[in-house]
Amino acid sequence: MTDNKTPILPGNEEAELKKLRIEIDRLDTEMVALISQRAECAMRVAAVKLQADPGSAVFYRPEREAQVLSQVMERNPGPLGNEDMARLFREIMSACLALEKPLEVAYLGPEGTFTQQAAKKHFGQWVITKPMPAIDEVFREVEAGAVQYGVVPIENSTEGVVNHTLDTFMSSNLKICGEVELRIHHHLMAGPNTRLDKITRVYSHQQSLAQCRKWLDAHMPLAERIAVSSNAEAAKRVKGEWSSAAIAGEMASELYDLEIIETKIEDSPDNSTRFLIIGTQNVGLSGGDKTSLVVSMRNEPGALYHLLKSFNDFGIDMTRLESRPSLSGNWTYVFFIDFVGHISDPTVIEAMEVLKKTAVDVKVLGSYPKGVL
Ligand SMILES: O=C(O)C(=O)C[C@]1(C(=O)O)C=C[C@@H](O)C=C1
Repeated sequence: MTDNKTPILPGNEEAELKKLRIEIDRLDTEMVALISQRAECAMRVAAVKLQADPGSAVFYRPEREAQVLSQVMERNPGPLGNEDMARLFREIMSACLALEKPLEVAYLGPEGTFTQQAAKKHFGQWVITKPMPAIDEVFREVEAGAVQYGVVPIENSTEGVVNHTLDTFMSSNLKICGEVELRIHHHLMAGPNTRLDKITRVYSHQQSLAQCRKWLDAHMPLAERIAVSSNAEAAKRVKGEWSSAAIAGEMASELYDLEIIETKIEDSPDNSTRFLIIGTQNVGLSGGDKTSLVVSMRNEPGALYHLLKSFNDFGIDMTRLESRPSLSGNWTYVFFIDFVGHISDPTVIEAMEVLKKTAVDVKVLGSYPKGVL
């Protein structure tokens, strides 16, 4: 082995590479054996779960996955970055879970959307993804038991909250089982041989067109901007139109065989979207959890003050407060609240008791691990 201070003479390069590759082969052999042992362990875990609950064993455990990924990041000595290392383990766990039981997940489609990308980021490449045409259909698919989980967008850093998702929670009994955040990078893509100066039309979702407005003004001021139902739909349309381009994510370019002409054309470099994982499961404590609630208050002075006070008095960190019309009419509102902690934490139990005395209704949407990746 050479340290990085020893210069390698040109003639020695071959010999040095050979030695290093022997070392890499040795390490790979060890890793293959270790990963196989890990997969066998996961199969034994599945047998234990099945024995305990033969009819309805739950194989996917979000709290355990969050712990595994957090530990990997804590123990990572480098030189690989924490997130890179965690992503490798994300895929190992995904393959292990597929051995236990293949997981099926519905998402807001069509194929190639950022929601599909979020599903793969959260569950890994082994998950089977099923596109649905609308947010409420993702909910329905999970409620009907056709898939175990669903993935829906909840908020974007520049566009704000996805009201449709919030509203659907009011009439659903599904639980939030997890969250995942995705950096949104928009790329300009077109069919092979399409030049930027020949493009007369740009298709994309209306939000993406808005998020790339400055770039489009500067580089393609004359191209017509056409809003369609999703970025993936935009990519699909462009396939047969030689003077058109689409703004979409990388997955869409791969799926529809388009070439990326310009990468990362979004105006705000921190543009990201948060997605929720919905299911029927109550998720256990991971140690780094969040809880989401919907609270209906009486329409009277001081209602919001009492709501906030119940959290403040117990030192609970509220991370989001959103008000929405209650859908029952009469100008009444409900509050969507996120806070740090798990519904089984003793302090949270006490705070909920106090809150229930002033609120008309408190509905727990779920406690779940904070997004690790
Ligand atoms: O610990 C478990 O319950 C497992 O099933 C093992 C394992 C893993 O590979 O680490 C796999 C799937 C679960 O979602 C969580 C963790």
